[in-house]
Amino acid sequence: MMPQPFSSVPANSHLKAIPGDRGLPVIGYTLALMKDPIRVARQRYQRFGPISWIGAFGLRMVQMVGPDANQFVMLNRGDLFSNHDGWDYFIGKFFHRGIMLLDFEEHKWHRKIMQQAFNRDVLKGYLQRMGPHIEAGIEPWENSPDFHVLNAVKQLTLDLATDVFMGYELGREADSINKAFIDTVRAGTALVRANVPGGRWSRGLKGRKVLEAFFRKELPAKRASKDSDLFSVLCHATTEDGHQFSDDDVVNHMIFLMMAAHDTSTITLSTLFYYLAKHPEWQDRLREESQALNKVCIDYEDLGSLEGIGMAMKEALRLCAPVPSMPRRTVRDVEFNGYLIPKGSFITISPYFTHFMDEYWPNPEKFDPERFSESRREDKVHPYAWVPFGGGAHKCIGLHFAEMQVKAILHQVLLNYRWSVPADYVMPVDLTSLPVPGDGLPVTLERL
Ligand code: HEM
Repeated sequence: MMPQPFSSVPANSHLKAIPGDRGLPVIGYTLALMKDPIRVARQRYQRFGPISWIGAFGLRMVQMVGPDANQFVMLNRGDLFSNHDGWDYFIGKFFHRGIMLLDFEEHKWHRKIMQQAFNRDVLKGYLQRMGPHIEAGIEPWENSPDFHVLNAVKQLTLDLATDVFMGYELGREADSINKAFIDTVRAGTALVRANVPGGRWSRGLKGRKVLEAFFRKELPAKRASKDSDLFSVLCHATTEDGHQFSDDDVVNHMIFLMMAAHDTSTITLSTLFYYLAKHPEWQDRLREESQALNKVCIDYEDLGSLEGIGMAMKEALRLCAPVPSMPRRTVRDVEFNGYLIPKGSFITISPYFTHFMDEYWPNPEKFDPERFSESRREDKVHPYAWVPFGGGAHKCIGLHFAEMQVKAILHQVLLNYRWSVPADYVMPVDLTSLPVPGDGLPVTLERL
């Protein structure tokens, strides 16, 4: 396709127009991006450099690539980029008023309250609750030549989230809530973005209704309680000047948080299962480390001792960033690298692609947790080269929670099971929404 300028540039400007092209009529590069975003991004990076535009998902999107772009957009000095106007297009109908979709002062206000649910002492309490649940959750896993990791882990993280976040088990409602979460998450990248019955978009809208009804039903009891779960904390959190979240705020934040916590941890664990199956020497090494702790449920103080799991987790997050790219929209004209990004432009940055850039990562395709060891610290090459949790004002509020949960689960799984895949197996990654194993990741599971 012939490159075209993204916009006109005033004659007296020193800036250039962003190069790029729309791709196929109507769908642009949507299918190619969903199939292999790395390939598309690499081709465009080689052709156009760190900033270009592309037609996809019904939009003309400016793709900003690499650590410098990540830093510029995530730090967002001068409030140039709106999170709301970026994310709203994809997930606003399903996750509206979630904290990630708020901007600037309002976002800061909500984040300050929400932070109370993620401080060190509260996290310690969450971890204590998790241990026995993990034990009970993985106990029924059977020896099997065809154990599907994705489903098992998804169920486990959802069960944990409902306990830690809401203070009880879902019981009979578990299936409908789980389905509602999946439908809302998948709806964001629907090709047909209209309420066509049976379509992905309409299933997402239905899912949102199910979740709203569920949280609203539980809200009065939580307002009345003084429990320590996240739902209660959000109900009672009060700022110095006496402001509290409204009922709507609590419902919106809960729906967003459950989604944010559930899918991202599931993806990270699935990636770890895959690479540890492909690299049994690492699986053995991590198992020995866990055995050396000599306890089933880890405590907060043990997190630092699980150094190998820590490095493997970082490497898994590099190789499969659970949030592969992040959208924003410019709130005024922006200058980047000598290019003009006009006000109102839709832009994306991509942790997924950044993590495979060979300018920053030696052998980027290789699973090599040692690259995060103190002696190598390859992530230090640039402060925004390793960005699975984002950065700046919207940096993941749950990153310590995620670390805790992944370590706590993997530790127990390592103590109880060994798993493997055939030597020639390559896990297909389904990037239709967030990246998940396309085949559910079948492994041979063996109880120790
Ligand atoms: C491995 C697991 C996780 C990954 C990779 C991850 C990734 C991210 C990323 C990239 C963002 C920034 C999005 C943006 O700037 O547009 C984000 C934001 C967020 N994450 Fe996570 N996340 C993970 C786990 C969690 C967990 C466990 C929770 C909750 C317990 C959580 C809650 C949030 C929230 C509330 C935000 C929005 C923060 C804000 O806008 O101020 N995340 N996450």
